[in-house]
Amino acid sequence: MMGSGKSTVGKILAEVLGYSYFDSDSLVEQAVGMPSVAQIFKVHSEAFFRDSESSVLRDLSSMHRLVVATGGGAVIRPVNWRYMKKGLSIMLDVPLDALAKRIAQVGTASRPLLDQPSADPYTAAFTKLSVLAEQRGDAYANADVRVSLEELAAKKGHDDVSQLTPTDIAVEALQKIKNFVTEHSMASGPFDDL
Ligand SMILES: Nc1ncnc2c1ncn2[C@@H]1O[C@H](COP(=O)(O)OP(=O)(O)OP(=O)(O)O)[C@@H](O)[C@H]1O
Ligand SMILES: O=C(O)C1=C[C@@H](O)[C@@H](O)[C@H](O)C1
Ligand SMILES: [Mg+2]
Repeated sequence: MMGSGKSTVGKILAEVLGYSYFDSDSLVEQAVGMPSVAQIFKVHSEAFFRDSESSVLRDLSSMHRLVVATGGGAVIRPVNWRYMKKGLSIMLDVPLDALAKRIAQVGTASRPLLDQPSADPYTAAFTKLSVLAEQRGDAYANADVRVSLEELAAKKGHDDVSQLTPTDIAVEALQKIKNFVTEHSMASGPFDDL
């Protein structure tokens, strides 16, 4: 979901694994020749953005040894799962309350689906995120690995997900990826050393 930390955690995962890192939102901006996703939505449309996002994911899906931070809405097009399933997909499951707090803090300008003028950015973000979560719940559940911040906080003996650093989350993701690779008898590559 938007603001869940895909870009932040994805960069850490790539660094630890010695993989390349790509952010599909940035690649769409480059492909379209516009400086922001927000501008692409405004000048073209969401459908135009989604077409370009699919084309970027298709190109990435033939590459090896890379971590991709996708856009939060990539899950909604079934064809994107054909591309994402060429690799291993990870969902960062962050409570909506924490997402809305993060987004209210950094602002919504770069997230066009949330960018409605409001005197109360937290409540506006929470309301819109709730609708998206409801619409996309099944699609997010397609991910191979789910990293739940609530479960991770509980494992660490508390219930405050805001105490979890991107590194804590990356470490948990790596452990879960390693388990997935082992359970599915996949070639484990860099995970052998972790
Ligand atoms: N574990 C964390 N704790 C607190 N803040 C975080 C954490 N991870 C990321 N953030 C912050 O939350 C915001 C959103 O993170 P990020 O841009 O990585 O999310 P994203 O999933 O890539 O979002 P989008 O789908 O919109 O691209 C950023 O300001 C980032 O610094
Ligand atoms: O969740 C979404 O639909 C989006 C998430 C962002 O990463 C961008 O891809 C865009 O703002 C749409
Ligand atoms: Mg991102």
